[in-house]
Amino acid sequence: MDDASLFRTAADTLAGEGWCVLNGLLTAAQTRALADECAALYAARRLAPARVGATHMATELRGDRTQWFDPAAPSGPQQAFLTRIDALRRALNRELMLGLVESEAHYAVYAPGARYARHLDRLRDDDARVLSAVFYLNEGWQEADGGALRLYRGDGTHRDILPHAGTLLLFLSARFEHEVLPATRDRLSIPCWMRQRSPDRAV
Ligand SMILES: O=C(O)CCC(=O)C(=O)O
Ligand SMILES: [Fe+2]
Repeated sequence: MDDASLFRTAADTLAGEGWCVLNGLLTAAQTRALADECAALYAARRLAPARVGATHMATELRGDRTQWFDPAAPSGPQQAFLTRIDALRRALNRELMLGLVESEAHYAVYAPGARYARHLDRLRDDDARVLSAVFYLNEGWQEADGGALRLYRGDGTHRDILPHAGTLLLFLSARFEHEVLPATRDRLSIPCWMRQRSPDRAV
């Protein structure tokens, strides 16, 4: 599918459902380069325990380790990711008038057994995050490995999305509570947020 149709399909599904899964944002080689870099940083202990709120560390609630992408100095694999996310952001702005001005992204690794309890991605007192986008990096993931992202829908049902390499999950940050279920193997991903201009922040 060419980019225009890929992005239009995503926009249509987002407009209707508020969430969608998009495959084909990056090539398999680009995805593998991100997975290799994330795994190498993790092995070198360069990822730090994630925090909930500004200072509070809460491994019970959230057991991943993360490293933010530096927009001023992205690595080659990160640059490829950010270029494609930016193309998607612009397309969604055109199709849905979302007014998304920037993206922020980090690597995340959940070791076996780690989870992220049910939550909303909107930070308290900050409505800048409009769209959550999670890109997954795990080759050969099986259902028995666990680690699904459980997305809670307004009607009381939920959907489980497995973290297969190359899958991008998109959902409206303010609308969908979600959680990361524990896995039996390391689970690598790039959570990313597309932001609107926020009155409280200089963008
Ligand atoms: O890795 C995932 O599937 C989602 C992570 C998440 O919910 C978050 O970082 O806010
Ligand atoms: Fe989240």
